[in-house]
Amino acid sequence: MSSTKLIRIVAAVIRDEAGRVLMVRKRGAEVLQQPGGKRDPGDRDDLHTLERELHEELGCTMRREGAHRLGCLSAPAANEPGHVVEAEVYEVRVEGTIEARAEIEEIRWIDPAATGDLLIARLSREQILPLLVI
Ligand SMILES: Nc1nc2c([nH]c(=O)n2[C@@H]2O[C@H](COP(=O)(O)OP(=O)(O)OP(=O)(O)O)[C@@H](O)[C@H]2O)c(=O)[nH]1
Repeated sequence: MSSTKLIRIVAAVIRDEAGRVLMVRKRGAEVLQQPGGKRDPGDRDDLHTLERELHEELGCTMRREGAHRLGCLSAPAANEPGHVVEAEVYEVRVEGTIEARAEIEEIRWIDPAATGDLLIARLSREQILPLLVI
């Protein structure tokens, strides 16, 4: 029996006109990751989870129309040693001002093709960002 614990989340890829990707850093964490989070029992579906999380974390409104599922991706979890994160990942568009809220300490737009020595969670660095590089 495996002792690995699974964290299931829904995560968002939000891009600007230049193709840069919005990353967040949570309070107390060193690495950048995608906005999003765990499902709540009251969520109607995964897009509802994302809509709720994006509003909580960034103060913006997610548009359901045009949401594009990138897949179910997993990697060792960023902030919980011994855990694996499994994410349903959607590229979505948002409206309104984006600002760091709740447990988000920093937001940053990054070029997925030029991450340099940025500290980025493995799910994003190894699974999500490579999908966005042409
Ligand atoms: N949201 C998010 N979580 C990630 C990513 N990559 C990654 O390893 N994780 C891991 O998954 C965990 C998800 O927890 P979370 O704190 O974002 O979710 P949440 O807001 O619903 O949590 P809470 O209600 O327990 O506070 C993170 O602590 C982190 O260890 C990512 O790209 N986005």
